[in-house]
Amino acid sequence: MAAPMLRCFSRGRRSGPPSLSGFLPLELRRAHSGAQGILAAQKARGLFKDFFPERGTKVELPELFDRGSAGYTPQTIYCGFDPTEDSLHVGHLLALQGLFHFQRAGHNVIALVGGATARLGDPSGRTKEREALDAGRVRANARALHRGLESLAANHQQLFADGRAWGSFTVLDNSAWYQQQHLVDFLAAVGGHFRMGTLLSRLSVQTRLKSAEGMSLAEFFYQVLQAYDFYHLFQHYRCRVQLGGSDQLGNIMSGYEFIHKLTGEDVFGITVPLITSTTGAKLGKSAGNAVWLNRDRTSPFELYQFFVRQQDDSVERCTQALYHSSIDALEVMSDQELKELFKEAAFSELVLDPGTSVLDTCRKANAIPDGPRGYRMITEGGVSINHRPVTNPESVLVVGQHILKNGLSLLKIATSSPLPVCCNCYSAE
Ligand SMILES: Nc1ncnc2c1ncn2[C@@H]1O[C@H](COP(=O)(O)OP(=O)(O)OP(=O)(O)O)[C@@H](O)[C@H]1O
Ligand SMILES: N[C@@H](Cc1ccc(O)cc1)C(=O)O
Repeated sequence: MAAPMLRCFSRGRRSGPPSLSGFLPLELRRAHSGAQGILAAQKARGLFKDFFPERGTKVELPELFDRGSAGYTPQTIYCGFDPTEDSLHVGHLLALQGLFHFQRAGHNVIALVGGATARLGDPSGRTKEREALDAGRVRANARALHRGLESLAANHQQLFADGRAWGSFTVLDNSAWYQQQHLVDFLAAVGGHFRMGTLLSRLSVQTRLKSAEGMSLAEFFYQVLQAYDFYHLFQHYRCRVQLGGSDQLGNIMSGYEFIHKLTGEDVFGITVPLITSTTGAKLGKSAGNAVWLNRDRTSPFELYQFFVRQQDDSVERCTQALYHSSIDALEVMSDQELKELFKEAAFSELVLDPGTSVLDTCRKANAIPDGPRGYRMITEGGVSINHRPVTNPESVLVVGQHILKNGLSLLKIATSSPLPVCCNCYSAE
């Protein structure tokens, strides 16, 4: 048998200042609404920030959403994402979590890709106009976002299925209904229902009008398109709730007013808090501080580090594989995934002869000091392989026990420093 070659990665938990404030734990599995009702439960957890209109939040909204109440029927809720880039980012997770909670509570959710709105650019929360994107680029981004949303929904389904009937998860693109719109028809049918005074009063508009750069008509018109989207989804999918970051409240209000005027019916808005950096800047594309969910833009390792760097009281660990006993998670990872997970870590490659001992492996990986001190670290229980302590330095590595099915060995060394150093090794024949 050819000698297995181990590639060993050494890494410690990076310390450093927390870069994010107000982040919420991603504990989807535990977050059942229970007897409290989904709205109250998520408000109490801090996932939901504001409800609009205020008056509907005491009775109407809970009535619609809570399984136990008389008015309950499955509802449709949507949230929009503009494809100004080709990946979702960490800032989108709260809104997505909100959608997933509704889906698990039996409601139908729509993730709307803004293939049309992205061409105009939402001025909300921005001090400058966006760089214009050509149609081809937006289409490519929209396809990528569509895939990202579908794959998050599939993961959610796979990981959190709880035997209850869930609502549907649908991805739509608003370019589907704007492509067929004639400008003059649209302005004639829709434009008359919007009052300039109200549109001008929006914070996003006020801020931009006061800026040196001013505001373009395209940007000014953005809120009309988002309002029309809400109306379109209300008409075609009976969608009565729009979810979004708290910077979206003005656009959501425009939708509410438009629908109410045209149909006399009430719809609702729910916002999630904005995830910000420590400087208070919204974490996202515009601020240039986005942490991407696509692995080719932010590696799983960097994403992991992003969460690890957060203050303990603001975020719970997202990762079981390295520090807990979830060896199963490592065992099913492909070579590619492992490479990505440890992309940033320093590593050394080892060729193991048959009969290589624990001591040899630790020394070759530079995981323990030379001489008796290193030897003692093993005998005193400071070394574990695949989460099992190895106290005999002379014991030989056994495939299936010390080397997992995919060739990986996770070597963990307890050092005198407060943070453990991990050596992750995987082998190829
Ligand atoms: N940092 C964040 N925290 C909470 N919600 C966010 C954050 N970033 C985006 N969102 C929300 O995600 C939804 C989709 O955002 P979208 O991708 O269209 O723009 P964006 O990421 O806000 O872009 P930009 O940073 O360029 O303004 C919106 O409801 C938005 O409020
Ligand atoms: N305006 C939202 C995205 C969006 C687009 C279309 C909608 O109908 C709703 C939301 C944002 O930029 O964050």
